Amino acid sequence: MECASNIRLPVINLTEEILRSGKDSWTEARNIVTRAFEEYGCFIAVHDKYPSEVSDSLFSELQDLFNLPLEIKVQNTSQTPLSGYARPRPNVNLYESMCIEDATNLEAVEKFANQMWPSKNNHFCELFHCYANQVAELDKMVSKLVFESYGVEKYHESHVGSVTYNVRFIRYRVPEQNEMNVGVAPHTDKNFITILQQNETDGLEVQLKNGSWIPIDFPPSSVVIMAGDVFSAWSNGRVHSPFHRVTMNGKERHSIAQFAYCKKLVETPTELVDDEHPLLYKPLDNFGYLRFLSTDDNFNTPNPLKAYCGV
Ligand SMILES: O=C(O)CCC(=O)C(=O)O
Ligand SMILES: [Fe+2]
Repeated sequence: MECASNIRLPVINLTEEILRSGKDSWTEARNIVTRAFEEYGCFIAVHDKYPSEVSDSLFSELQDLFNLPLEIKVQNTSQTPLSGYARPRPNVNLYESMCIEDATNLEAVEKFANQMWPSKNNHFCELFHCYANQVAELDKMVSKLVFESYGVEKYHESHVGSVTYNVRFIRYRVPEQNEMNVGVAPHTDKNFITILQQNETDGLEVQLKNGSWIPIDFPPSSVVIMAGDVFSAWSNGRVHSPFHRVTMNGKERHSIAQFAYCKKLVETPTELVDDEHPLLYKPLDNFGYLRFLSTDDNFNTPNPLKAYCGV
């Protein structure tokens, strides 16, 4: 379907300065963030978790990372589905990615970096460990805003304790003349919240509830914050987990996606269930859901979340 050009995603200011400027500004952020998740499943966030020069350094490191020989990159392996090195393959031949699991943990970042650069790369370790932790802070703040907005903040601490962050680095090469411009095909994310950062190249698009697609144009100084299927299930279907895709427009694109996954069983708070909102999903195991999706049949089923844990 064509892009609906006149609608743009909300841009929300989540800087400390705004959020700390008074109770009203926090309450307002709570409302607009929750409304954006319900209507679009995502929004663009302006933040001050790291200065914009950090983005330049991140993407310059990624250039070096992706330029490493294939035999080095394939050493990024994992037992977890959707983790580890993903090489270009039929239908996703512009896409290449690598992943650090548990990236807020310095040892995990060092393990990854030591595989890529056996002669050590301290700058990479410091930069990405710090980045992952700053983005984690943003993620926790955003989930807190939503938990409070739904009046279920008493579950937030336990949620935060359950989250683990995977950081995925992605490179999309420019399509050749005879190739399709699909960077990533339409999909929903299979986690709680995803926070995305890109170099100066747009290409991400999101599907609105009416079926039309809109581009998400955002500078490296802001991020896209997106709900995944697990967040939607937790909220008893209030939060929308949007289909999104990447369409290439002639320039190499790099992005960094930080996925918040839940280690503990995710249960819909009883406060979010009533006669008007009957329970939609049984308690769900996020990594169990990933394993469920690792067969083609389950992955391609029209509503995998419902198939996995629908009531
Ligand atoms: O590269 C992007 O902007 C989006 C990547 C994405 O949707 C994903 O990795 O799930
Ligand atoms: Fe995605």
